Formats: sequence, C-alpha cells, structure tokens
Amino acid sequence: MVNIEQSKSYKFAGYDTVELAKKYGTPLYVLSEEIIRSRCREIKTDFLDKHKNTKAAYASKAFLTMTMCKIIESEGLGLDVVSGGELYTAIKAGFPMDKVMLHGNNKSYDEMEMAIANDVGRIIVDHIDELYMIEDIAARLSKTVKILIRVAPGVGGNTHKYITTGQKDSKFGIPLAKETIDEAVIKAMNSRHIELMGFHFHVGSNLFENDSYIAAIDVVMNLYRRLKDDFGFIAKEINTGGGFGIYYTKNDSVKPLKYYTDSIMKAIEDKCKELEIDIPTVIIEPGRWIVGEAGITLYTIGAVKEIPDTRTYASVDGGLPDNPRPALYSAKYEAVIANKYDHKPDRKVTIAGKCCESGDILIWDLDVPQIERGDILAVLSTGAYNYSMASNYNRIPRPAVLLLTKDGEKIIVERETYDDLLSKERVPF
Ligand SMILES: Cc1ncc(COP(=O)(O)O)c(C=O)c1O
Ligand SMILES: N[C@@H](CCCC[NH3+])C(=O)O
Repeated sequence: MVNIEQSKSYKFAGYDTVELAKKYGTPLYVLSEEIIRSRCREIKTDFLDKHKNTKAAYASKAFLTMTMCKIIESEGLGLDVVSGGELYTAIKAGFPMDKVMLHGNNKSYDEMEMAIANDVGRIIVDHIDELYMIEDIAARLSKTVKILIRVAPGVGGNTHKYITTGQKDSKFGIPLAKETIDEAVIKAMNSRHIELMGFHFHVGSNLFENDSYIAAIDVVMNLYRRLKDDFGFIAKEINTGGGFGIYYTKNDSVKPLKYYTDSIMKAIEDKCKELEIDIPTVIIEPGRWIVGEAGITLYTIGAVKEIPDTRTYASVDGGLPDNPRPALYSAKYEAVIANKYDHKPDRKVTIAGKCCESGDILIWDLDVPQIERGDILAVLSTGAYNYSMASNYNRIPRPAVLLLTKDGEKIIVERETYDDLLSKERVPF
C-alpha cells in the first residue's frame, strides 16, 4: 500500500483554506462575516449599551463594498466615508444616510453637494473654506447641515509616521490656534444652514495605548469650556475617531475594545465634571478593529529561490498590488503554509511578491516547513487596508473577495480580468 502523507490544512472561520484556493484561485481575499459581526456586537455590548449617549460608525476606508455596507447597516452602526466613491457605494447599497459621516481634508464641491443632497448625518469640516461651501450648497438646496469641526489636537499616536494624524504638524483638521478656531466657530454659529454639533479628532491608526486619546480629550474638552465661556457655545457631541490596534504578529500588545472605550468615556466624564460642562454624546469610528482580523489572503507559492549562505525567497502570485502595507509602513504579518499546517517549521524563508520591485516583500524571515511550488500561503489579518488600498501595479488584476458566511461562501467582488484593465482605455491612433 502506498503511504500517502495526509497533511492537515489551515482552517479559517471553519473553512478549509486549501479547498477555497483550489475552487476560487489565488490570490484571494477571504473575509469572515461572523468575525466582522462579532466585532460589531462587541462594540454594541461593551460600548453602546454600556455607556449612554454613545454612537459608533465603521470607518469604511478600511474595507468597503456594498455587501459590507449591508453588514454594517444590519448591525446598527453608522458609516464614516472619506470620498465621493465611498459615499456613492453607501448610497448604492441603500445605507441610511442619516448615519453617514463625510470626512476628508480636501473635499470637492461635488462631493459636498452629493453629501448634502443625500442628507448625510454629519459633515466633518476640515478647513474653514468648507463652511462657505456647505453654506452655499445648503442654501441652494434649502437644507440645514449638521457638522463637526475636526481639530488637530496636537497629540500624535504612537504608530508609524504615515498613520499618525493628531499632531500639530498634520494635514488633517483645523489648527487649534485661537483665532483660527474662533473664526470657524463664529462662522458656523452665524450660519442659518449649519448646525455645529461639536468637534472631532483622530490621533492615529493601529494604536495599542490609550494615552493619546486621553491627552486629546483633555485638549478638546478645554476648548469646549472656553467656547462656552466666550460664545455661549454648547457642544453636543465629541467624535474621538478610530485607531484601535489589532493583532498582526505576536509582538503586538493587543487590548480589548473596552480598554480604549472605557478610558475614553472616563476621561470625558472626569473632565466634564472638572470643567462643569455637560457630557456630550461620544462617537467612535473604528475601521481596522472591525475588519482587520476578519480577513486573510491566500496565495500560491511559485519560484523558491535559495541564495546559498544568504537567504531563501519564496515568491507568491500577488504581493504589493494586493497588500501595499509592508512596502508603505514596514507592516509585519504572520502567515502559514495552508496545505502543510501540521508540518513543523524548521527553516526561514522570505515571502516575496511578484512585482518588478525589490521592496515588494510581504514577510521577511517567515518560519516555514519545507515548501515548494504549488503550496498555498495564507497571510493573516489582511481584512483592513488591503483590498481598499489595492492597485493594478504591473497590470496585475485585483483578486476576488470571498465572504465566508453561515450558509456557504459567496464571491462579493469578482476577480478582475485583463480586459477589465483595458476597459477604460481609448487608443487615439
Ligand atoms: C478620521 C478617521 N476616522 C477613523 C479612522 C479609522 O482608523 P482605524 O482603521 O485605525 O480605526 C481613520 C483612519 O485612521 C480616520 O482618519
Ligand atoms: N492605510 C493605513 C491606515 C490609514 C488610516 C486612515 N487615516 C494602514 O494601512 O495602516
């Protein structure tokens, strides 16, 4: 009898990933509906139900499709959008517009008009010019627009330089200088078409400590007290942004949601008490925390290249175009050889993408068992900012997105084809 070695394959959300790779091809984004929903429910139990006057919106830049809109809507969360494209996706998905917040540090007139015409719940104003734009559009459409003003609280998050946003020297938010803020507040208060609800800050992304939230809250609550004294302005809301960190590798000191939200609530309540002002409604807007760990990417290993006394590179059939995060932020990932999940790792290989770019390395020095062409690699925690940041570099079509549900797996975004890549081209000669 031939002794065929039975290898155990890696299961994600109850699904055999090797079977998925065989059936749908690779590279393949795989998302678990259950994990997304369980994150939304944790927000409900540990934040919305636990603390009164709270709201949560999903920061859709992390991952957005019409199906994702449906999931978020059914879980009762709002949606943070940052562009006309994200807003259009939400409109087409029939997402309740009163739960949508429009962000952006350079919103166009057309984006503003789309938002106002569709009655979005909040516009987060990032520049004083936007107040004039809103007034102009709202007057023409006979609307009143509820806004928050985004400020840069002068507090940066402890994270990669490219994803810290709350520091003074930031392209985001209106600077906190008294004259600048006062000009915006007076303008908003004097407008018949604008209702200023409060302020917004977002200190940064993938944060593992709560200190920067607390420091930023201190700054914004002091501002609330001063605006009350100077202009009789009573802020009804504060939006403390997103940014909660997730598990990428064992070096990440992951905290539960309530580590962040309990301390945000306590800091706001304590400060309001100290300053003798009313506690505003508190809004959070996590993106990565909801969807990041709900996703993996499956690849097929191709060329395995051993450079004697140096390093072994194993190249996969995707890379930088479907996951630019390692190249952009030196982001680290864990991965497993899905079809050899029970084989003991006994060597290190570097996982390279297929782009014509030396920086296209997904994982340096991954511990693996013996690998060969045709093995399936599952890279974990790729649910956030992978599909949403994907490109067609080297004319590589984007992978499909497969949603794992309780009633089977469903393609929610089809794999791009070479013809898709040509579909917008016009050849003038
Ligand atoms: C304004 C705003 N809100 C929410 C988020 C979501 O961030 P994260 O995905 O880190 O939760 C971001 C991105 O960092 C943001 O800029
Ligand atoms: N794109 C970043 C997060 C940006 C957050 C939005 N301000 C990442 O992949 O980590």
